[in-house]
Amino acid sequence: MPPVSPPSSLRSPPTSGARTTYRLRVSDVSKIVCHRLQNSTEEYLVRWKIAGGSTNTKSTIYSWHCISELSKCLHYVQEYIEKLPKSRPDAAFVAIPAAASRKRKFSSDSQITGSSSSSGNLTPRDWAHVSREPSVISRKDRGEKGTCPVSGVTAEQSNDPAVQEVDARKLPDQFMLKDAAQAPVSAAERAIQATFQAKLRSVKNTEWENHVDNTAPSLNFTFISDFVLGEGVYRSDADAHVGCENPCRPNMGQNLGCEYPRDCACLEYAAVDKDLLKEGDMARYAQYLEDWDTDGFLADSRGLPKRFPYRVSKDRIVPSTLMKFYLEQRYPIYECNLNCDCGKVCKSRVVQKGREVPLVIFKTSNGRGWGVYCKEQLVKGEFIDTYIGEVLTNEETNRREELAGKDKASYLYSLDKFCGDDPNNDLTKDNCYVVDGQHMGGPTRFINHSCEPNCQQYTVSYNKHDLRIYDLAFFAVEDIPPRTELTFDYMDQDEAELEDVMRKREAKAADPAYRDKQRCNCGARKCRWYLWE
Ligand SMILES: C[S@@+](CC[C@H](N)C(=O)[O-])C[C@H]1O[C@@H](n2cnc3c(N)ncnc32)[C@H](O)[C@@H]1O
Repeated sequence: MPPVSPPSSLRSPPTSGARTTYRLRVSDVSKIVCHRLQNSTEEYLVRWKIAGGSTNTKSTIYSWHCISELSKCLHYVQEYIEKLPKSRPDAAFVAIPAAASRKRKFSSDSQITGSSSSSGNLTPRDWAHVSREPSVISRKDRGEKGTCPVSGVTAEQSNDPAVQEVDARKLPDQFMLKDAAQAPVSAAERAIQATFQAKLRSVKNTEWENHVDNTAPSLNFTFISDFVLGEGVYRSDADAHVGCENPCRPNMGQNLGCEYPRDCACLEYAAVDKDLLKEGDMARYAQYLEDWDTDGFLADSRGLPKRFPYRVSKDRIVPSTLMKFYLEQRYPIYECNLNCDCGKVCKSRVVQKGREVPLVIFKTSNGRGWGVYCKEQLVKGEFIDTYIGEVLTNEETNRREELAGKDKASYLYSLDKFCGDDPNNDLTKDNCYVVDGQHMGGPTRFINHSCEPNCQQYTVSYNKHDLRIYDLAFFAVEDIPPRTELTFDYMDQDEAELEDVMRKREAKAADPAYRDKQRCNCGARKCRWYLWE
């Protein structure tokens, strides 16, 4: 094999000891297809991305890499490990220190271009020329002939005699799979855990722990602090929100701010407090009830007494809690906004101030993946956090759902609270926006379902004119002791009688339509057996 001199645009091969400075670029990696233990080092077989397509061809490039070289693409390693048989010899749990510190939606080719970079990133061509044992695929060490699966530029161009050409479509081969069955993945698991821990550092008041196995939550996930709007999704500017006008002023209502006055412009659709109606309100109230029949939550309640949403202690030592009416009726809550005159201390500003309670993302022990608990006691009606993620159009949501397949976990939450309420607006369950927390979100995207949940989601709006985007806020619906898993009902159903649930379960068991549906493992007495119906 004639030696090939690297083109001048490529860096010269590093001398020994320099390899850890090289890291593969995410954009160059297609997937990890195998792993092995080589000289006591875990190595992972990378399939390089093919320019212009993803089909694996005869001459796709592959190379072996140790974990430090893969530090930018650990999510590929994580995906690979997740698919390994759970009965592997090294799959036993080795205690990892706890980290410091309605459908499937919930309702409401071989020519790889690229040159060496100056940043320590390696391109496929670099690898072919660098051609160092053991990172370049080689079977020479095992004395097997013709099995070196580096292809494309490698076999002819590499000056490493260990490098030979094989048909890349047949990788990983049986020898590799045999080696992989025996090789540990612990170095990768440690690196994945450390990377997730580093990601979590940006999230206030949040930890994670795993006393079940050696996994970490997906690295293919970004923590965000507000909705990220997808293509075709629009939201009105905060500056344009209708604020309260007369008679609001800062520090009104016993120095606690807004009292949900009758005439406030921002409270046009707020819930009416029937108990406070006066004689002179009756004609107006009759009109409101008439409007309610057609407009639902968008019935105009201006001029009528309102139901204030939160109970706030004067000293604010006890947390604000949602009033019984809202807890039970699920009426939309209107919080004051940037343009309201009531000031920062207004007591109708709770959800907008964000989470205050400490959450822990933990691995469940009964196959429900990750869950969430709060380290502290939560009281009934206490705000926990909002559900955030990418806000998508229905078309994009459908596309993602089809791609995911029915067995995949769902992180979709429909913003459908106001569907059908506005006769001038054709907002329906088929065209409302959907929040997808799969790739971006906050800790609440790890909250699991229960048929007897201890939390519920409530609609919180700052802008009465925006029926499409509002906050999905979770509140405790009972007192929740510290370290108790937080759950909500993905189907958002009202509590049913046990006999009724049991009767329906029998019917579902006999119904072939339920055969493919995702089973619920919440363990509640009134479990409905399926996550989505
Ligand atoms: C929003 S995610 C919750 C977080 C998820 N456990 C994780 O590890 O990322 C929803 C997914 O969690 C799983 N899940 C949640 N609650 C469950 C339950 N009660 N029984 C079985 N699986 C559940 C299902 O895979 C579901 O699609």
